[in-house]
Amino acid sequence: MSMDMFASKFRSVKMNQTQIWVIFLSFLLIFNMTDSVEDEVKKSLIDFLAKISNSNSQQNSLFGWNSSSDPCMDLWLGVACDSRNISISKLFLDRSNFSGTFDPAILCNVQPLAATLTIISLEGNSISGGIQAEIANCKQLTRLHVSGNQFFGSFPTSLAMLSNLKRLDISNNKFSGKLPDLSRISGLKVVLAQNNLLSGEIPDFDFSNLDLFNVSYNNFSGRIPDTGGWFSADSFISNPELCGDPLPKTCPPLHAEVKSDWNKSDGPSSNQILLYSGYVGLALALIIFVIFKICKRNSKTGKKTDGVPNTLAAVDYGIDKPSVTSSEYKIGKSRSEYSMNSESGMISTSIVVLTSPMVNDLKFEDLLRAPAELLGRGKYGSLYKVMLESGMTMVVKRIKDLSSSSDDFNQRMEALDKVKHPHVLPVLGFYSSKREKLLVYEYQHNGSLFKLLHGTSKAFDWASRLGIAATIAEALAFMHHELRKDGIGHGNLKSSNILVNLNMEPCLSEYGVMALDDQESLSFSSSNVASSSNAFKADVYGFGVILLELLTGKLVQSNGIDLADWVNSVVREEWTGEVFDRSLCSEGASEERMVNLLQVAIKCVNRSLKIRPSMNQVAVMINTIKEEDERSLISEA
Ligand SMILES: Nc1ncnc2c1ncn2[C@@H]1O[C@H](COP(=O)(O)OP(=O)(O)OP(=O)(O)O)[C@@H](O)[C@H]1O
Repeated sequence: MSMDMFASKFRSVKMNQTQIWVIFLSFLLIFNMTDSVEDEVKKSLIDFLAKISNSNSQQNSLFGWNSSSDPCMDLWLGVACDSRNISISKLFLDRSNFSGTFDPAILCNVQPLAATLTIISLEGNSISGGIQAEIANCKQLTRLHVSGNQFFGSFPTSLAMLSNLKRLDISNNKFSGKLPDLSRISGLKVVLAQNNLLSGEIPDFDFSNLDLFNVSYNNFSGRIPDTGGWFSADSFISNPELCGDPLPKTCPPLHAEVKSDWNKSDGPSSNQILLYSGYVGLALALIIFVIFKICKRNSKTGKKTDGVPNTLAAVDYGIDKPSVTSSEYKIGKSRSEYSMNSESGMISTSIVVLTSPMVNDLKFEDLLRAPAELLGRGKYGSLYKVMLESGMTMVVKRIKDLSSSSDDFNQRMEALDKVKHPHVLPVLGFYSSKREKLLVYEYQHNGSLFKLLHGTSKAFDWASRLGIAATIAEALAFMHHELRKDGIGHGNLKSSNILVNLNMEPCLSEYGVMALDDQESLSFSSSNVASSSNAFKADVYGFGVILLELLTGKLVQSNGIDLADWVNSVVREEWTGEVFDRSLCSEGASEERMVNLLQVAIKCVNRSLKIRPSMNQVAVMINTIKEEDERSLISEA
């Protein structure tokens, strides 16, 4: 405010000169203070961006954060303000290729910012370093999301002072040390810490208060606190030293643990010696039994494995650990090359039924002789890319330990062979024995939907996502209709089973390979009775999770239950806009149609089978959204 403006405002008021000057100076002081507070906030945000971007000026300029503009009024990218556009409340800097470090002190030591900041989200970057104790000064934080970065080091115990925290997602980093005891934060709803190097005991959370909890793939040890049955083994697996319910590994009896603590200084008592020698005896007996079993098994497989050559049987045992979430995400780095040569020559061509004219002259021996590369090892088996002498590239899916009989499997393959759809990858041939099944597919060069969403930094725009959703919904609806009387659903629907062909069109792979009773799908259906309609409703659930992946850009764990629960809880809290992938929002995708698609997805992932729509209804709903989207594009043009 200039002196002239100020003077004119008070012209009509009768005041002496000194009074006017006193008031003017006070105003000036207040304005200056406000300005300096704003400047301080702006400066800290700009410094923060520079730090996480490693002072990458090109990257920084994209975000439009500069001292001459206003973070709220000038819409700094990634900054959300309160409803009056006065204070900064949220920072969303997900998936933006940041590779610097995170220094919470820059934000949280600036009081006016710390007092209003409720969300810091930095997911899916390559930010490294640790998280310092100053994070605790951001007392209003309700969400801290740093998953999918390169963070390391231990967590400050001061994290437990964030009493407003609702969601903590530190998954997929390299954090080590103990997880601070957050059990006294009463509003905490989500703790995701999987895929880190965390160790020590799991704090005693009140699990009934938590919506999501996952500490799998860490180095936690000791007994799992009582979860009250709220969380399954998936939340705890792959912590070698962890024991107790819900993991299958039982803990040593409690009294033994207590006794050993009591007697630590006195050395073992005679009772303990007796107890330990019992354990040792038991362990020895177990080891001898296991060695005996392995020898027996090897002597059998050494000659012939149900018609499958040694090499194929042998190589597979050497492949690294399977993934509970998506094998694609974890296995990508550990590909190995090997040959599937048949040494025994025992395989007869008659055991493989090759139905497609594409592979008319192909013998099973050709497949086995060809060099092969492991593409992945999923929940149900391994997948190999096979380069044939003819120049053709095939994919062989090897499924082990199927509970369905060969006859059932053959019948299923026959039924599937009769139904063709341009967006469903056909099985070109198969081999089936009691112990395992092999399926042959054409190799698809452009990867999977999973890769498009999570594996590349390339933009994957709204129109393409909506197009894929509509195409796959139609293909599934067609398959469900055609295979209704056979009751064959897809059975393992997920983004890694949607492949992209040479024309960049999506196609469903592995349709009908898993019978319903082989799936975990039933665990998220409301009934445990396998029926044909359950098979289709399980597919609708799987498709709903894919829609959520398309809309949020987030990774799926535990059959998608986590993603569905998360989306539902955000929508319940009326933060619907916040579920969407940030790249869709910045691209300017229509929020109305994203919300419409979200509503379809939420219907599909309903826990009750009865409420879930049919695939036909889903396809109609998505087509309507797609048509609206296309109409609006035309009218804008
Ligand atoms: N025909 C194909 N052509 C090219 N890539 C494929 C083909 N089929 C599958 N893939 C890709 O190979 C990888 C491994 O596939 P695989 O089926 O073993 O894994 P998965 O789908 O995660 O597990 P599962 O189907 O056993 O639950 C995935 O990235 C998948 O997208």
